[in-house]
Amino acid sequence: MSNSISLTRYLVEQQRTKGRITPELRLLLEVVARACKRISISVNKGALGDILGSADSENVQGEVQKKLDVIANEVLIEANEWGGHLAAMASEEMDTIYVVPNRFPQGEYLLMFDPLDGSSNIDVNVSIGTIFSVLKKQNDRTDAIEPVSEQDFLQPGNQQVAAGYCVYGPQTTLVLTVGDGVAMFTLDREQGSWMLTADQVRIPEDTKEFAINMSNMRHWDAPVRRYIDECLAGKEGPRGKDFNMRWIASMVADVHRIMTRGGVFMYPWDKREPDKPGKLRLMYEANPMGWLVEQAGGAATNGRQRILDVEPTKLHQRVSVILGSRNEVERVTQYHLEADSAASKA
Ligand SMILES: O=P(O)(O)OC[C@H]1O[C@](O)(COP(=O)(O)O)[C@@H](O)[C@@H]1O
Ligand SMILES: [Mg+2]
Ligand SMILES: [Mg+2]
Repeated sequence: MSNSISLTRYLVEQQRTKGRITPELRLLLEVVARACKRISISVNKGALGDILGSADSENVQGEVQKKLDVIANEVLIEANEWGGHLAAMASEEMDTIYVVPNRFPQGEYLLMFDPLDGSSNIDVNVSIGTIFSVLKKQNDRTDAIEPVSEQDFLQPGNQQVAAGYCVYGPQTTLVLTVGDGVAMFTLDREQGSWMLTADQVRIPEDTKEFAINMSNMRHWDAPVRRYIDECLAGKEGPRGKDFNMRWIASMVADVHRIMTRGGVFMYPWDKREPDKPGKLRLMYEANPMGWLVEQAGGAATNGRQRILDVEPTKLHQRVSVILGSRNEVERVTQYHLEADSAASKA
């Protein structure tokens, strides 16, 4: 793999040679990448910039916003509203959708993002990230002049036309799919460019590493407990091998590790908030990550169903997430299905 392929060249090839993306989508992705570069500059300033600590506000999910949550959201909105080719945007940090004002060029794409993932890690200098997903506004509505609405966003993840994340860690890495496998670009700060550093990324099918917040163990459902108990039993247990555990508390960083060396990541439903299907958000966390993982040969389910096939009903919908190395995800999913079938017979 050549070190001299920039993101621009990669996207031009996806457009012109492979015909995978439209020129508008190419430009949109360049704008998102530019916004990530700006966020990365803010992240790097740390205590030297006014970016640490709380913003003294709450988002629609009732979570306290950090200053960087708000800054990253503004950077993405500002860059993309004039970047064109968008009809509207939606974000973890905004109650409802942001329709691109008429004074800016209009387009047919819908952009969703978690501007800053892993907010609890900002102040402690641990890897954080940005996650994004792009959909196309469906044109089958009878009234073509009807303004874009939240309804337009409620498409399953299998309709995504691009998805990616940027991890702000020891290196700043942009990971992208347009449905042609997964490519990784590392930010070359001296050149100011994103350079292709891995293409056609593959997640190993098997793993000996799991990622879950173990402090929630007492709240889990039986199939998740069963899986983790078996991992913890190690060589002497039914799995016949020892497992390692990692939990960064930034989904972006945990998924990036899995993209790099395999593993399984879980944020399952738990009894703390029984009415919510999980902690993570479907539209701008689970769907983009689910597609990236699938494009790298892994799998992503909510324990019962492929994440990308979940029909959304709400913009900020939550979902239970199990993703990563294919064989492990299939095993956890199987444990859920077995438990459901035993319950239905009881
Ligand atoms: O603190 P917990 O419960 O372990 O949750 C960690 C999870 O929450 C998240 O931080 C949620 O993302 P936000 O920071 O965007 O709210 C995930 O990135 C991470 O996997
Ligand atoms: Mg997040
Ligand atoms: Mg966030």
